[in-house]
Amino acid sequence: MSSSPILSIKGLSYAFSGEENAKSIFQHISIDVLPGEFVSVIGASGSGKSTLFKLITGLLEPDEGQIWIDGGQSGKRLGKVGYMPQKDLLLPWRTVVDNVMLPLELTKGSKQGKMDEIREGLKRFGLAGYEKAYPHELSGGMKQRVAFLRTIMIGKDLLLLDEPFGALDSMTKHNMHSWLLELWGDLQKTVLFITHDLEEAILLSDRIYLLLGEDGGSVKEWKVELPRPRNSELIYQSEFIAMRKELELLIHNEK
Ligand SMILES: Nc1ncnc2c1ncn2[C@@H]1O[C@H](COP(=O)(O)OP(=O)(O)OP(=O)(O)O)[C@@H](O)[C@H]1O
Repeated sequence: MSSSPILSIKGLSYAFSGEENAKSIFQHISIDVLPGEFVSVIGASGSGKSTLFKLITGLLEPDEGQIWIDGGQSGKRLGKVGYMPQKDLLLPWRTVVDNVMLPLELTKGSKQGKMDEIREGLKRFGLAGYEKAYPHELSGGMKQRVAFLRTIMIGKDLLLLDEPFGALDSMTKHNMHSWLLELWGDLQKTVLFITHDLEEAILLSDRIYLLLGEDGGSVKEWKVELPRPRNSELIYQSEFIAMRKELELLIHNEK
């Protein structure tokens, strides 16, 4: 793993300007993500998780501080990351293949070459045979896998995933965790992952950033000392349960 970060946030401050007074979301926070890492961002509702993603993608500009992606200039971030929103946002009138193809339609290269790549991706994502299906014919987990594949096909090394499994029932979510943990080693991507789910954050991540919105807009970093490869059964082990408790205490500022 190279030691120079793919994402580097230094001294970031941001406030939404209100009619009467500004609402401070971040005050001088710093976050680094190394190539190939899986890093989660957790925090209470309103702590600024989505705002952080908007700042990283370049939809918002920091009031203070810098954000570098892949060492590029802080002011030039638009189009540099793959972003997957919370809702799958698949177009209902397009088939699975055509939904995945969507971002590739604007890029150069042969259509056949892209189709081969998509077919290969669908196989890896357990979606072979569903090429011509429409979103309403898929389960929630399958829709999220199509949306994830589409995000990956954009070809960016850094992926921002905004609660991709948040709307799934617990059994489907468990299956998605198994699937993602299995796939993870081969993906060779860097992921920044928003979640409310502490178990999910520990299971999937190398490190976790806690956003402490109500506590002056600061962040705390927490390392997940669990070896890989991991599997979703880990959550039943005493070491995992102890970690979860430690993280909860940290969130509630009792540690
Ligand atoms: N455009 C805006 N103008 C003013 N305030 C905003 C705007 N967008 C978000 N906020 C406020 O900023 C704070 C952080 O919002 P944000 O959506 O980033 O939180 P979040 O952690 O993603 O929440 P959730 O988990 O509920 O999605 C909230 O208090 C929200 O009301």
